[in-house]
Formats: sequence, structure tokens, C-alpha cells
Amino acid sequence: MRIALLAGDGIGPEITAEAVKILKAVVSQEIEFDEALIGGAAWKVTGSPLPEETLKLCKNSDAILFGSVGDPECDHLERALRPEQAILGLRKELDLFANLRPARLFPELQAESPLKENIVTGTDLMIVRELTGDVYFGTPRGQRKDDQNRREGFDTMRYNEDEVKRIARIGFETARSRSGNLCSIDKSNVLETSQLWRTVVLEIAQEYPDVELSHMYVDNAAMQLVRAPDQFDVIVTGNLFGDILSDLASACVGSIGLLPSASLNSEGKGLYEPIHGSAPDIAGLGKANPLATILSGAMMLRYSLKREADADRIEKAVSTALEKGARTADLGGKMTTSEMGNAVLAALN
Ligand SMILES: NC(=O)c1ccc[n+]([C@@H]2O[C@H](COP(=O)([O-])OP(=O)(O)OC[C@H]3O[C@@H](n4cnc5c(N)ncnc54)[C@H](O)[C@@H]3O)[C@@H](O)[C@H]2O)c1
Ligand SMILES: CC(C)[C@H](C(=O)O)[C@@H](O)C(=O)O
Ligand SMILES: [Mg+2]
Repeated sequence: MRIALLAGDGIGPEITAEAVKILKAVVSQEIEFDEALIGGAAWKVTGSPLPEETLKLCKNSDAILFGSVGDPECDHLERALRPEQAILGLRKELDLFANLRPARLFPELQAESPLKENIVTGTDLMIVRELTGDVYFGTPRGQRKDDQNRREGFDTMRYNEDEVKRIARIGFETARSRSGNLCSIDKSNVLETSQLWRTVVLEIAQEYPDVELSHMYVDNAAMQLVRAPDQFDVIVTGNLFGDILSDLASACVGSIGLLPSASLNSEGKGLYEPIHGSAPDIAGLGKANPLATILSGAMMLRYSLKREADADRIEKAVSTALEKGARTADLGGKMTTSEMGNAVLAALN
């Protein structure tokens, strides 16, 4: 198994190092990592945030383990050169349209959630986020002068029916493999894009009569996630709403440092990354929680490498480490990034 390892910027190198440590311990000689430059780190060396060589490596790998991109030193760059374009480019180039973002409360972390115990208990949901369409990729976009010579920024929110159909099917299939409940989140009371989304989701629902489908507007969904997160099982939503709701869900279950993700295409190719970013405020300080990346490694074993038992082993080790009190700063503790990695390593059995 050859894994493309893209550490990236900020805390990326610190958190991926811990995930690699765990993956090597679990899968031993059968896994090899090929490192490549990505994001601001790549731009500084090559002039591009997503060098051709990195893209080629990703295309030829069995899976991709990704840290994070984003560097304040690059904030002034034109959009095409910004580190964030690297992850957007990878998603588009590899057609990684299906983004799975599980948010589950580890019972050991009940006290770390900002929500009251009786509200957060039982939270275990899966956000299925569309990842290659929406306002992220719509054209035209840009900045211009309006008819009164004022500066104006504009983006285009768009989905075609095929894009909605394929992510809706992933949502229904995911619901079928869990509790059989799917909530589609949109803003169809205002947006044409969402109106089409809802129409198409309802059409695809005909193929899944065994799945209970509901719809919710995104503003209400944000409120409901805080008020009663356990009402959700599988959520399917567009790129922008999924981005926002997944950060929100991560806070409900204790920390953004906990949420992993899998980004998949229709051939089963997968990129695995924490949902958080490069956290420039704590980069290089050994404060980052590596669990989201370690759990992304588990998702990689499950979805791309078909090693379910090994994935379970990692997830159990994370639970055990937390049970024994392992806590980084975001969880109210004092452990460093590598101490947390070592706690998971020690809990593997
Ligand atoms: N997929 C990605 O690579 C990705 C995702 C989100 C943001 N970004 C980029 O990251 C940069 C910073 O963005 P931001 O500050 O809005 O979001 P962020 O997710 O990097 O950080 C938000 C807050 O959460 C904390 N945090 C994040 N991950 C953590 C972890 N593992 N352990 C402990 N605390 C953690 C940070 O310290 C910060 O206070 C920007 O350049 C942004 O574009 C990249
Ligand atoms: C860095 C950025 C492009 C990215 C997104 O908006 O998708 C990030 O926030 C994420 O959640 O993966
Ligand atoms: Mg995000």
C-alpha cells in the first residue's frame, strides 16, 4: 500500500506525524508513505500550492493522507496561488465529491462539550457533504466595479442535477447502513440552487423507500445541532453548508481537533484529512490535537484499504486513551501533540 503523505502548513506536519506513527504500528511493513509538498509549503519552494508532481503522486497512490493547508504569509497572494487552492484543486482533479464527516461524542469527553450533558449525550451523526460543486467552484466569480463605480465581489452558487443525484445517493446509502434516517439540509426557501437540490433529492428518494427522508433549512439546522444534536443521524448537504455545519458539529462533541473526514470519488479513491485547518495560532507549539488526523487514518484503512479490523483497532485505542484521561489543551488537558499520539499508541492492542 502506497500512501501519498501531504503534511502541508501550520500544524499539518505535527498532526500527520502522529497519524503515521499509529498507522505504521497497526499495518507495519505493508504500508509505505511518499511525502510531497502541498499548500504554502509547496508555494514557497515551487511557486505553486499544488505542484504537478504532487498531483501525479496522488493519482498513483492507493490513498492520500492530508494534514492541512493555510499560511498567513500567503494571505496576500492572488487566489490561484493561495494554499487553500491546493486542497480545492485536489478535490476537483480527483473528483472527490463525497465528503464524509462523522461527529460522534466519545462518552469520555462529555465534560469537554460546551453543551449540557443531557443534550450532547448520544450524539453520533454523519455529515455527507458534497465537495466538488456549489459556490466553491461556480463561475463567473471575481471582483469588478458596479454601475456606480463601487467595488463589488461576486461568486456563483450552482449545482446541476447529476451532481445532486450522486451525492444524494451517497446520503441514502449511508443512511441505509446506519439508522435509516436521512436529513437533507438546504435553503430552498430562498435559493434556486437549493430548490433544485430539494427537487432532485425527492426524486432520488423514490429509489430508497426504506429510508426516512426529512428536509431542514440550514439556519434551523445550525440551531437544532446545538439544541438537540442527537435528533440527527445522517445529514446530506451542499459544499458550503456542509463546511459550516461540520465545524459546528465538532464543537458540540468537544473539539474541532477530533473530527476526521474521508473525501471519496466514484472509483473509491480517497483523501483523508481532519476537518480543521492549519491552526496558525498554535502551529509549532506541540499543542495541536492529533486525534482528528489519527481517526482520518482509521477512515483510510476502512474505506480505501478495506482493513476494517485495523480501523476498529485505532478507533478503540483512541477511546481507551481518552478513557485513561489523555487530553490535549483543546480538551482542557496538558498533553502535547506527540504525547497524545503516544497515548493512542500505548492503547493499541
Ligand atoms: N482542509 C484544510 O486544510 C483547511 C481546513 C480549514 C481551514 N484551513 C485553513 O487554515 C487556516 C486557519 O483557519 P482557521 O483558523 O479559520 O481554522 P482552523 O481550523 O485552522 O482553526 C480554528 C481554531 O481551532 C483550533 N484548532 C484547529 N485544529 C486544532 C487541533 N487539531 N487541535 C487543537 N486546536 C485546533 C485553532 O487553534 C483555532 O483556534 C486558514 O488558512 C484556512 O484557510 C484549511
Ligand atoms: C480550506 C478550505 C478550502 C476548506 C473548505 O472550505 O472546504 C476547509 O474549510 C474544510 O473544511 O476542509
Ligand atoms: Mg472547513
